[in-house]
Order: sequence, then structure tokens, then C-alpha cells
Amino acid sequence: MAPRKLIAGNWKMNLLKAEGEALVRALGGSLSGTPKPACDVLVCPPFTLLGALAPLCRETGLALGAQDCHAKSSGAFTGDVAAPMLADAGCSHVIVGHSERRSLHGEDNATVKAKAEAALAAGLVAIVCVGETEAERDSGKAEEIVVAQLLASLPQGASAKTLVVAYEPVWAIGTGRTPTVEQVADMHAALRKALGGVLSDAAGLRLLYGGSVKPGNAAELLAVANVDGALVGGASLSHGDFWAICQSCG
Ligand SMILES: O=C[C@H](O)COP(=O)(O)O
Repeated sequence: MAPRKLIAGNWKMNLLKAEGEALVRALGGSLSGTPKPACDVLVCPPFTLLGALAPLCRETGLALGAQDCHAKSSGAFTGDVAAPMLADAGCSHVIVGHSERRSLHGEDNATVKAKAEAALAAGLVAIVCVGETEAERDSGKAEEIVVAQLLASLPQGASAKTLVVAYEPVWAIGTGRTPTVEQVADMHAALRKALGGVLSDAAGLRLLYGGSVKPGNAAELLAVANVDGALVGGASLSHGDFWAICQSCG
């Protein structure tokens, strides 16, 4: 049986406290109404808002996640945040290896794997992101490249309960462009197959699609085989848009 869908909002470096609280209250209000969406809903605000939003999320049934963590559990790493600190702040999830971390902060697969292992050790679910650049897509080898990226980024000891994988084509992030449903289906099938070779419960692992998910394309993308949810950037900053995407799960 396919896993229950997960719609995750990655706020990136956006929203101040009052705006974040208003968004979480609005989402919580929608979640408590009917009909209930056929998905779990996760918000990933900036670090500074986690403490303030944790009680609100708990009250309203929203899951709370962070956008990154350090690979070490403590130490002299000025400006970084450790996975146990995120758990302590009330997070259940953390995104690691987002393409913006990979490209703007030079994070390679080994770093992403170490961060994901730190997340698991702290009791968090790691959302490991992978995806090809436009040049890699044009080379005709996108599936091969992304599968290799995933296998090199996977934490030791992961299971469907502790790991989520997000496929985000770099060229689709924030651009308004999306792959065809066939391209998404082929990539997700390839990722599921590769995961099947290393995890005994790969069938139950959530594989998210991310990259320009909007209310207008969410239903089509979420209906693709092996797509178990979405990682939403820009559209997660609007209650109306994000909630419409959640409702697209059925
Ligand atoms: O983490 C989210 C992705 O980077 C997608 O961002 P986007 O929905 O703004 O394209």
C-alpha cells in the first residue's frame, strides 16, 4: 500500500515571527475543519521561528521541521545548529541536502549523509533532497545521476519511518517550470527501485516531488505513481496556495 502523503512547506529564508504565527494559525484552523486533507502537513520555518511556532504546531496538528542541521551534535561551529537542538526545539523533521545548500554552501553527498545520520541519531526524520541540474537533464543521464546522488547521500540505518526522500530538479526550483508527469514518474520509479536495493521497507518510504509545485499543478503531480507528497517552496508562504496543495491529495 502506498504511504500516506506528506505535504511539506519549506519557507526558506522568509517570514518574520508575526507572519509565521499567522500562517501556522491559519493552517491549523484549516486542518481542524472538514473535510480533512488526505495527507500529513509539515512546515519548515527558519531556525529563529522554531521555538515560537512549536507550541502552535503541536496544538494544531502540524508537524514542524527545520531546513538544515550540522553533522555534529555539539561543538565549536559558530552559526550552525545541531540536530539535538532541533529536536529540543520541538522539531520532528529536518531537510538535508537541499540544492540551495549543495550549490550555495558547497555541501557534497558525504556531508549530506553525515547530516542525515545526525538527524536520525537525534530522533528526527531526515528529508534528503536530490535532483539534477538542467545540463544533467539535457545529457540524458538524469536518472543515473540522481540515483547515484541518492545512494551516496543515504544515512546508515535508515528506514521508511526515519527517512523521506525529496526529488527536486534544480532547474524546476523557483522557476515555474516543472518536468513532465512522465519524467517525474520515471525518476520516482528509478529512485524507488534503487531504495529497494538498500532498504527492506522501501515500498513504504515517502518519495516527495519538489520544484514549482502550485495549486494549479499539484493534483496532476501528486497523482503520479510513486509520488507520496510534495516539498513546496514559494507556494508554502501563502495559506491559500499551500492549503489548496494539501487538498489536492484528495
Ligand atoms: O524546497 C522547496 C523547493 O526548493 C521548491 O521550491 P519552489 O516550490 O519555490 O520551486
